Amino acid sequence: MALKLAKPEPPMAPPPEDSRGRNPELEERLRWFPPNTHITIRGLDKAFGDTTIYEGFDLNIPRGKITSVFGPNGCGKSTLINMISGLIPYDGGEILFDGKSLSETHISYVFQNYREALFPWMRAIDNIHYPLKLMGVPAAERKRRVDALIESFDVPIDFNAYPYQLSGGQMQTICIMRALVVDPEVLFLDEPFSALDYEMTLLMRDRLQKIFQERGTTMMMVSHNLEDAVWLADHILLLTRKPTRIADMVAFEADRPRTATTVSDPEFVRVQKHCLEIFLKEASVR
Ligand SMILES: Nc1ncnc2c1ncn2[C@@H]1O[C@H](COP(=O)(O)OP(=O)(O)OP(=O)(O)O)[C@@H](O)[C@H]1O
Repeated sequence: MALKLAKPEPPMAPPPEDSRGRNPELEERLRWFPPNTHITIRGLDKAFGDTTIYEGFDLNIPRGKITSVFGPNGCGKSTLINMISGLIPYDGGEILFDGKSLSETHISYVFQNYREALFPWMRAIDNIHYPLKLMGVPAAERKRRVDALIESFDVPIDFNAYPYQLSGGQMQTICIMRALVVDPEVLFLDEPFSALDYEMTLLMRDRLQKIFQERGTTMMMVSHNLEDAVWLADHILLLTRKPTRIADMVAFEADRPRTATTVSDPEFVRVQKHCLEIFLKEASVR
């Protein structure tokens, strides 16, 4: 399909919302993608049985940025990243990575359920080596890459331990390292911190940011926690209730590295408040 790069002139003063609650101006803006777009989603349809989750859904995911996905319970956050990453099929529409298909793109995924994601019979270090082995990377190069990643992460973990000997946070760290060792073009993360305590969450957020700053990997992260969603993100994708549309795409442009105290910066507080207001319009709680 020929993709259009230029954004057309916006229509003359469109109404902010039509009678179906849609926002044509926002939809028009999102339909055309700027030059730094990495993933383009056009006309995506997805239903489970009689329940429509996505219908004609369009989205641009920017390159070399972290996009957090936030929205009401059950709106389709995981479904969205699972469709983009090819874990589940979609009914209609198109998803392209730089104009290429998923099979031509190098992606990685961090699952929420880290306990089932690691091979229990392999030591932590062998779990990290595993995808490189699958790719046929020679042993010396594998060691170089894994050692570099371990040095960069700088976490107090016994990499010779088996998964059952590690804490939940340590296991999730191994999952994230295993996803990163292949140096993916795009990293998907489905609630990567949901089972971690606050201290471990701060550590993992920081390490992900460090790797992001070193490599500029495009990341798309589903989060249930607005603080995490904003703290890590360059953009927060806010979704509506089903059938799911984009409620807003909010930029958070604070300098990196962000620190534990970033959450009290006025800009962080402003963006988080704005996201919360939009979320509350869609959520069943007020
Ligand atoms: N395999 C499936 N079969 C039937 N319905 C499904 C399936 N997977 C998801 N759903 C439904 O689709 C909707 C979206 O699910 P999804 O898990 O993507 O939402 P979510 O926003 O990630 O949810 P949560 O906030 O609970 O994590 C939900 O109503 C869910 O029950």
